[in-house]
Amino acid sequence: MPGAELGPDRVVVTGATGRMGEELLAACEERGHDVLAVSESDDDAISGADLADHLEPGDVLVDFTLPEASLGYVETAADAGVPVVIGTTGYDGAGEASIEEAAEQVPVLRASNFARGIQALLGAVREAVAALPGYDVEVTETHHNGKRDAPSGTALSILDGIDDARGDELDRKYGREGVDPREDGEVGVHVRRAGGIKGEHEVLLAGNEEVLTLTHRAESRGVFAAGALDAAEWLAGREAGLYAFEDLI
Ligand SMILES: NC(=O)C1=CN([C@@H]2O[C@H](COP(=O)(O)OP(=O)(O)OC[C@H]3O[C@@H](n4cnc5c(N)ncnc54)[C@H](OP(=O)(O)O)[C@@H]3O)[C@@H](O)[C@H]2O)C=CC1
Ligand SMILES: O=C(O)C1=N[C@H](C(=O)O)C[C@H](O)C1
Repeated sequence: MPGAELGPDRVVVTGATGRMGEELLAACEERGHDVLAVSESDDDAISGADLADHLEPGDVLVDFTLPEASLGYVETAADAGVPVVIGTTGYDGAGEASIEEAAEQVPVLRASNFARGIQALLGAVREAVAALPGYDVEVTETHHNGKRDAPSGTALSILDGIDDARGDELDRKYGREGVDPREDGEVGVHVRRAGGIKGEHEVLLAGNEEVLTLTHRAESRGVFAAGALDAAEWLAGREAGLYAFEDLI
C-alpha cells in the first residue's frame, strides 16, 4: 500500500483490535497510509513487547488503549524518537506526568476528543458560561456500556473550560441523592452508560426564567479516527513538545 503524500511514512496503531483501533485501521486504509498494527490479542499484529524493535524514523504512533497500556507505548515511542498522538483518556496524575516527560523527547499531541464539533462545543461553552454569570451549570455525558472511565475525558475538558470561564474552581457534584439541594458554587456532573452510544455531551445553563443547552453527539467513531489521523499527519516532523487538537484546526 503506498504511503500518503503528507504526514507520516507509517501509522503505528496500538490496541489494534479495540473499538477505536479497528476504526483507525479502516481510516488508514482509506487514506492510503502504511500501517503497523500493535496488539496483545491478535497474532497477526506485533505485540507491545516487540514494539521497540519495529519502530522506524518516519513513524507516528496513534494510541487509543487504556492508561496502563498506553504509558508503556508512549515511553517506547519517545525512546525511539517517534511522535505520538494520544486519544486514550482516564490517566491519573502520575500518568499525566509521564506524558509530559515524553513530550520533552518527541512531539506528543493529545486530545480527549478528536471530533471537530467538540472543539466548537468547548468554545461555545466558555462563551456561554462567561455571558451568563450566576446561571447554574450541569454537564451530562452518555456513552456505550463498554466505556471504563467516568466521567469521560471530554466531560473533564468541558468542566475545566467552565472553571476557566467562571474564574473559579466549581465544586463538581457527581449525581444527587436523598435530601441534597443545589448549593452555590456547584457544577452538576452526570454520567450515563447504555447500549452502543458513541458519545454525547450536554451542557445545561439555567437561570430562573430561561434555559440554554449545548449538545454534541458523535454519530460514528469514524469522526474520532479522522481527527486523530489529521493530527498524525500534522504532527509528523514537528519539534518535541505537547500539542493539542486546537493547534491544527
Ligand atoms: N480522544 C478521542 O477522541 C477518543 C478517545 N477514546 C478513548 O480511547 C480509549 C480506547 O477506547 P476503545 O477503543 O473504546 O476501547 P477498547 O476497550 O475497545 O479498546 C482498547 C484496546 O486497548 C488494548 N488493551 C487493553 N488493555 C490492554 C493492556 N492491559 N495492555 C495492552 N493493550 C491493552 C486492547 O487491544 P489489543 O488487544 O488489540 O492490544 C483493547 O482492545 C479509551 O480511553 C477511550 O476513552 C475513545 C474514542 C474517542
Ligand atoms: O470511550 C469512548 O468511547 C469515548 N471516549 C472519549 C472520552 O472519554 O471523552 C471521547 C468520546 O466521547 C468517546
